[in-house]
Amino acid sequence: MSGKSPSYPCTKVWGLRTQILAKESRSLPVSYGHLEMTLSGINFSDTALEFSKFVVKLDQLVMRMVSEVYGIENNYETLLDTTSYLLRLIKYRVPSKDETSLGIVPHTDKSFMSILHQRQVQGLEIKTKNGENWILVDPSPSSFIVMAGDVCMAWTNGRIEPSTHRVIMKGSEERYSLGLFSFIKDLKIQVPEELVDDEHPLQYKPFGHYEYIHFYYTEEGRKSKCPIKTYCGI
Ligand SMILES: O=C(O)CCC(=O)C(=O)O
Ligand SMILES: [Fe+2]
Repeated sequence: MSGKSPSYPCTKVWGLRTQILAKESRSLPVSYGHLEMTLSGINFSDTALEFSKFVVKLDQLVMRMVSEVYGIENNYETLLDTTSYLLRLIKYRVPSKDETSLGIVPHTDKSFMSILHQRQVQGLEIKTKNGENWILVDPSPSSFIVMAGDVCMAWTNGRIEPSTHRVIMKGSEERYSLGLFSFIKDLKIQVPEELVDDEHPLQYKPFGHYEYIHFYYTEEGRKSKCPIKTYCGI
């Protein structure tokens, strides 16, 4: 998958899908099925796959810690059986003088979880919880940004909120970033019963992740301030 997005004129995106094999993932920390693409004839897969494997381990480590804190490890293991990952490589070119410096509009991710990596060129900004300021992320070769997507918020009954973020291209250097996004396939995601009580009434109906993404691309989904709430909120 490769191409330019009309909404983000100065970006070019490549995607690489990797698949966790459900049965093996029980005995191995991470396992993969086949890769689905080559990049413009170049076999891009080895390095990208090695990178993905590493980041998938990080994703699962973080999610196991999070689910342990909430006492929902078994529920997470069930989701893991049907998790697939998308590695996205994004190139942001330097905008020309008559273009805006916006690289990606403010958004929350439609994934379950996202892990972002950028070595040295700034641009990613994260909105503060009060919604009044943007924090500029200082990139480093040894750090990763782990962010919840909309689907994680629904799964945790609103406990873990996705952060609104954007990319602004300043300066004269082009920027490459890598994002690994997790998606839950072929399973209705339900709030674990451990996360529902009198103080925390059920906020989301069971829903399918891919159906949610489909909804997001409808007119109603695009117009909604919080599409996940519009789609399956109670
Ligand atoms: O390039 C970045 O740092 C952020 C990318 C991003 O937010 C996305 O792909 O959803
Ligand atoms: Fe994002």
